Formats: sequence, structure tokens, C-alpha cells
Amino acid sequence: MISFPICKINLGLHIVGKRNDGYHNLETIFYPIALNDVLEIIQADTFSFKATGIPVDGDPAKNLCVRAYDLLKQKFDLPPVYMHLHKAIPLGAGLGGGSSDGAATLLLLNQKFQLKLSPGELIDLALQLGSDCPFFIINKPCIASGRGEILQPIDVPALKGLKIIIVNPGIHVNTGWAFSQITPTAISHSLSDIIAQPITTWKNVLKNDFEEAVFAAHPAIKNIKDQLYAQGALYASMSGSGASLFGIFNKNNIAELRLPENYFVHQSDL
Ligand SMILES: C[C@@](CO)(OP(=O)(O)O)[C@H](O)COP(=O)(O)OP(=O)(O)OC[C@H]1O[C@@H](n2ccc(N)nc2=O)[C@H](O)[C@@H]1O
Ligand SMILES: Nc1ncnc2c1ncn2[C@@H]1O[C@H](COP(=O)(O)OP(=O)(O)O)[C@@H](O)[C@H]1O
Repeated sequence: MISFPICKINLGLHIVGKRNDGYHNLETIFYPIALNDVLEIIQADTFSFKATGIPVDGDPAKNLCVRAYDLLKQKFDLPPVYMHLHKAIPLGAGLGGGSSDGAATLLLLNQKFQLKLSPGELIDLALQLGSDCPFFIINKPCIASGRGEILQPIDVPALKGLKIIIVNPGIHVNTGWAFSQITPTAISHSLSDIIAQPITTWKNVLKNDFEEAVFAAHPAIKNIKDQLYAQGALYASMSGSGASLFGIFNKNNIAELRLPENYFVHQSDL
């Protein structure tokens, strides 16, 4: 069986409080983007995992696909499988690619071996893999709170018919470090109220709390946001804890960005 794990951007991201378990409560809107990895799972005589495409760092046994399989193996008598992950989503980019692969593994195995896990059970398992993972069980625009697992589907009519450009400069921002830089604050504007307004009103009110610290540490990241606006973006922001930036444009107003050749650039319809 094959699946195409997509990625996400964050439309607004507020850190609202530090929790006793070391994580933070946040409020954000997860919005799915049509930039995807490919994951194939086949029943086999022995377990194996192969990754191609953009190289994934670290121990393959800790890959989120393998960790998702191991998690289900603790609960069910799963047979061995061959898993092939082809990576196209940049890593550690604030796009949730690894989380999406982990969630896709849970969904594929649930379907293939008829495990009959409900969406709620899959979300609980996904949260054990990472805070971004539960969203990829749903894969529809959602307003999220808690660590990211309290999810409410939401319509974002302001984005209909528009185009997105994602730029990743390949700078690694550690997510734990980014959270440590933030002093949590109460939300002054409701995210759902903001995104119900036309996109031209978002610029000064829809904010990612990580930008200030990440831009201060990496001016090259801020420079991309400035370029997106200079090229006519209706709205531009960093995604997650970085380092990807996205700009939202009218269809007939595609940016001509002057970026270093090694930067990753993706364009798609919203
Ligand atoms: C910031 C966000 C926003 O969507 O996205 P990314 O930038 O990673 O894509 C997420 O909250 C990231 O989720 P995820 O990347 O799954 O993080 P996790 O593996 O769960 O946690 C990595 C580390 O970040 C911190 N962390 C993460 C989530 C959270 N709600 N509070 C935290 O304090 C913790 O220090 C944790 O050890
Ligand atoms: N399938 C996977 N794809 C990408 N990264 C993975 C995967 N499995 C584990 N990882 C680890 O997770 C780290 C960050 O994952 P990723 O989801 O790409 O970042 P982000 O949460 O910033 O979007 C990677 O640097 C890598 O070490």
C-alpha cells in the first residue's frame, strides 16, 4: 500500500503557557500543503526500512515510520513489513514532514491489517510520536490547542484560489531551543476571528511567536520574509519553529525571488 504524507504550515502560532510535563500549550492553525513524501508498506518475511530522496539524519531505527510501526507492534500481533520512505519534504523545516510520515504509517498499518483503531485512538498514538503528529491523522485545516492534539477542523475561505510559495534556507532551528526562547502570553486576538477576515488584514495581527527569537538569531531567515513581501505577498510568515517561510500570493502574481541556489523552493495552489 502507498500513501503520500503531506506537510503543513502554521497560520499564526501562539505559545500560551508552559506545562508541568515540560511541553508548552499552544494555539495555531495547521494548514495542509500539497508537498509530499511517498511511503510504501508491503508485508514481508522480515522487517526492513529503506529511505531514499532527501537524506534523513540519525538512526534509521528511530525514524518516525519505524517508531510508528514499533508502537503498533506493542499493541497488535503485526507481521513483518518492508517500508520504503521517499523523502521530498525538507527536514527539520517547520513543515512537520517527519510527523506526517509517522502518522501516515499509523494510518496505513491500521487500514492494511484492519486494526480498527478509531480516529481518537490514532490521535492518542500519534501524540506519542510528536506534538505535530495528531494533525496528520486528520489532514484537513484545523485550529489546534494543547500540545497540538486538540484539533477542530476549520474552513479558511480567505485562502481559496491563492498560491503559496515555501522557501527553506536549510538553516536548522532546534524546536526545543525555540520553545525555550519564548515567554508565554495570553492570546489577545482569536485566531479563528482573524482568519475569517480577508487575507489583506492578516499582516499585522496573525503572528508566529517564534519569529522574534529565530529572526534575531538568523537574519537570513528574516530576509526571506522581507523578500516575500517585497515581491507582493498578501501574507508571509515563518512556519512552526522554522526555518521555512511561506508567502501567499494571487495566482497571477507569482514571486520572482532572488534566492541562493541551495535554498529549497516549493509552489502550489491552496
Ligand atoms: C513548533 C511546532 C508547531 O507546529 O512545529 P515544528 O516547528 O516542529 O514543525 C510543533 O509544536 C513542534 O512539534 P514537534 O516537532 O512534533 O515537537 P516534539 O517532537 O513533540 O517536541 C520537540 C521539543 O519541543 C518542545 N515542545 C514541543 C511541542 C510543544 N507543544 N511544547 C514544547 O515545549 C519540547 O522541548 C520538546 O522536547
Ligand atoms: N521520516 C522522517 N522524516 C524526517 N525527519 C525524521 C523522520 N523520522 C525522524 N526524523 C527526525 O526528526 C527531525 C525533524 O523532523 P521534521 O518533521 O522534518 O521537522 P519539523 O518538525 O521541523 O518539521 C529530523 O531532523 C530527523 O532527525
